[in-house]
Amino acid sequence: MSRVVVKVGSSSLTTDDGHLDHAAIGPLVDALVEARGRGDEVVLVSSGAIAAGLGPLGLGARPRDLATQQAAASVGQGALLEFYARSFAEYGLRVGQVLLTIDDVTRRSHYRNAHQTFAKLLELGIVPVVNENDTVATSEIRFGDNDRLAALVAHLVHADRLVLLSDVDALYTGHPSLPDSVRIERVGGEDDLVEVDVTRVGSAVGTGGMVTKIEAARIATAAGVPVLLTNAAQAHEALADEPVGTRFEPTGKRRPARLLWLAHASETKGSLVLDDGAVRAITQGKASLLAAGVSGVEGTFSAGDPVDLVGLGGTVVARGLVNFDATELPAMVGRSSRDLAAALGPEYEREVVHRDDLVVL
Ligand SMILES: Nc1ncnc2c1ncn2[C@@H]1O[C@H](COP(=O)(O)OP(=O)(O)O)[C@@H](O)[C@H]1O
Ligand SMILES: N[C@@H](CCC(=O)OP(=O)(O)O)C(=O)O
Repeated sequence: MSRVVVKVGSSSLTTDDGHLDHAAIGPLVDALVEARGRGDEVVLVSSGAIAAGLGPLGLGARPRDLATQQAAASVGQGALLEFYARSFAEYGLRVGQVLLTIDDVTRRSHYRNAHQTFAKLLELGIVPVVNENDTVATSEIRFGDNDRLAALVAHLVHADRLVLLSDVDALYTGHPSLPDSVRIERVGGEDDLVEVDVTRVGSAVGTGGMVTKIEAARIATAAGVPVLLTNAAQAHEALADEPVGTRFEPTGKRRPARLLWLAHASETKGSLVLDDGAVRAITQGKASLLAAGVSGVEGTFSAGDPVDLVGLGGTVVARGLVNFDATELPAMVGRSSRDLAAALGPEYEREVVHRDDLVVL
């Protein structure tokens, strides 16, 4: 038995006129049901909420403004879930909707909660259907693409593998429409990606093209999870582990999901400038960051937010989840923990960034 996270993109689920493509989703559901029949546990990360909301709202193309995207997602997500629920019910299976925001994998308490939710759903034999919580997520906190969300979910649920289903059958050396692009069967590490061009845009309804799939594959493989990329039409073969698509081999070992996110987070909320001793302590000594080693604070952030840890020369050396608000830190910088506890109270004795909430880059 293995646990597999399957991510399917908007382009594989919706028609050009902004409705659900029932003919395409049926075979996907069949493949997932077959996998369940073999004893596998499956988690489905499904895009398509925004794309599926376009038709019902009378919108021709994907809207540019966030509010309309959120409205489309609100309408489309309902339709998507209804269709999945009905399709799986034909096989006697139930689905459970899980809508996530970035906080759910970065904040420790949320992460634990999300982990427990997935564990219980799987224990109960339910098929979790996951998407970003598009209707409430604002532009700063959006995952922005479901490929990376799927990689983080794969880690969160301790998946044995991640399958990315798109509208293209594999990764190619260049855009698949170009005549000299060659299909790639296996990616063993970064070296195999040096010559690969993924800069050309993808489908009209998808968001990230191949760039975000490569990034997702990096996140998952760095956490020890192998990734298979192929098209949704080959879902059956992909789930049966037949040799289709592109296989990305694991390159690293597991680490906590919030650290994975931090390492690959695109948006930090500010930065802390560290003196040379603090840089050494963090990069070589595996220490926590104390106020004594901080010499400057930039940005507007709250306790729990991701921040860059920057050396005096301006190089970002690490990222961490900060334990204090930006407004609290200026009074603390350069002071010893004991001094801070005596002057400001025992709660100020804490590390500014705990070692467990920090990744060296
Ligand atoms: N090197 C490449 N290999 C394969 N596909 C590529 C490459 N570069 C760009 N693409 C494009 O990426 C698209 C898939 O991304 P996207 O449209 O976002 O799909 P999804 O909706 O499944 O997330 C493909 O249809 C293809 O046009
Ligand atoms: N959460 C969004 C999808 C975002 C996304 O990554 O889309 P895609 O590139 O098609 O996988 C939605 O459901 O419309």
